[in-house]
Amino acid sequence: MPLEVPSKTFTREEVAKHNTEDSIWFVIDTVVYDVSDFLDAHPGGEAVLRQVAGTDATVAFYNLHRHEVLQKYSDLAVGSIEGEKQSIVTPALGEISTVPYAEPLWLTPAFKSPYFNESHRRLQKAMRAFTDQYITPEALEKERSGEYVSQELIERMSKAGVLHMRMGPGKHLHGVNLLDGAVDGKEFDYFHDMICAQEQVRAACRGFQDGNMAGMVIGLTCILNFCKEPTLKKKITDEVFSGQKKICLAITEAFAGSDVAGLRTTATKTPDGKHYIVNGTKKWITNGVFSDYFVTGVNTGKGLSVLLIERGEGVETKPIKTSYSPAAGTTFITFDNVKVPATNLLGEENKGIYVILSNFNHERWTMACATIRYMRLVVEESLKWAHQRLVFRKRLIDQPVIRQKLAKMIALCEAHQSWLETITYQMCNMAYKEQAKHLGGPIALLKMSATRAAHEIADEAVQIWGGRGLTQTGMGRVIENFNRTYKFDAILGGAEEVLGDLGVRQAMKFMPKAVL
Ligand code: HEM
Repeated sequence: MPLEVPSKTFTREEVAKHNTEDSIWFVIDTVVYDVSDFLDAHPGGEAVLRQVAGTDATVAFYNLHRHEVLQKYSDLAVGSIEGEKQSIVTPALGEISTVPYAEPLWLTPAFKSPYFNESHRRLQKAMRAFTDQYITPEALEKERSGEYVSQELIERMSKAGVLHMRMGPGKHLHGVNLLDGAVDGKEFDYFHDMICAQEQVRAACRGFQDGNMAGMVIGLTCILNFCKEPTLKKKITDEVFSGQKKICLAITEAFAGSDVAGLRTTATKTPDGKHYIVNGTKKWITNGVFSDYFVTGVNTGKGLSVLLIERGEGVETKPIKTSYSPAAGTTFITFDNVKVPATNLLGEENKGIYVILSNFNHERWTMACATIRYMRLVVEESLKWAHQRLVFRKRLIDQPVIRQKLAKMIALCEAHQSWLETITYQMCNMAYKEQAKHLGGPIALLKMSATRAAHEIADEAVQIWGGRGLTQTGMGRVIENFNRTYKFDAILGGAEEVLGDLGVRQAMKFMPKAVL
């Protein structure tokens, strides 16, 4: 889609006359800009604009700015050059990118896939349009300001069924209108789930991505699968799906990260057996600061248990500053003599490890979906930049060393997406018990390998982008954000080392006894 500009036309000779003290015009991709009143406001200063007054500044502009800048400042355009047409396209909201490798192969024209049907394609389209229109603008704003997700966006996601879809396939989707009927809740499978996760990542704001109800994605599952009180279950799911209340998963402690068996938060039954008294702390809890409910891992003497704790007397939360945006709502929680009804126990007492473990596969798989999609965004940005950026009188892409870096980045990205799709297909075709037995290891290895690949991609991308890859605003924003935050996926939901070990230990269980 071309940029929308006033219908007036000018000749290049007319533009050339506007290189005076008071009148500065230039041309970018056949569009004429009058920046006379913008000189003071230009973040790159006045002098550089004066230097190109009256000329065609297309190359100079794209060497330094993202195309979106022109959309944002479209009121500076006064018309276009007579008889000429814009050649740079502005992708419309929800459109597929035409940059090679910018989309997974299944979305790339000419490529075929055995996994995706029409409902997947409809959902992808609807989810991209929703993300571009509603999620990305807020993500960009909140990532910068560090504020939490707005109630308005939460309610919009609730009405569109986006909150429901993020919990994965299940009965909670039956009868819910999902993005204006893009998919029937009964048809919704793990490929639909993957599409939702991957499309939302395109906002490229890692802190906000977690701040945008990630606590619900990992916390509400425990309520859906393990809450034994039907009224309580209905109350919580209704409140959370409607966006009135927020929930998070509170497992990790300063004392124990991936080693969940070492948790020190205690829950002691009152003599009448009607309540638990909870004491302890939780650290790095995503969304905790603004949550109303905490699905909490506690030590009940003979083992781990999981309790639903409501915010109230004795529960305190405070934000933790990390290297990604405060928008994530990363939290330190203290529980001091918190009285919790015994009916809030999720699963069996002292067998909470099953509740926690059963959650992990979906959480880790979702994280792999996200990391792999973010890697692709970095590939897209880097391919665009390498074609745009001129150094030593050549485009970056004309340097073999840059092409080598891109080759490595593309290969890592494609390999991980293919592996992800293979595992997703197994998830669609295995019963829950089979998944637990056969997929825990492969999902752990996939997440471990994806974040190792992210490490390589972040490293190569920053080298391609130079200083811009280290700058939070402007051209390299996505690269800077990725390089600063990919480690979150390498640690959260199980550190790479723990997951690698788990993957191999699972394989050991299936090793034939005979010496081979
Ligand atoms: C309609 C025309 C233009 C607009 C609306 C505009 C706007 C901006 C904005 C918003 C930035 C901040 C960085 C970013 O967000 O990308 C910027 C930076 C800059 N601009 Fe422009 N600009 C225009 C034309 C130009 C031209 C023609 C030149 C040079 C010939 C130029 C040179 C610069 C420089 C040197 C910077 C600083 C870049 C950096 O920090 O890496 N600008 N401009």
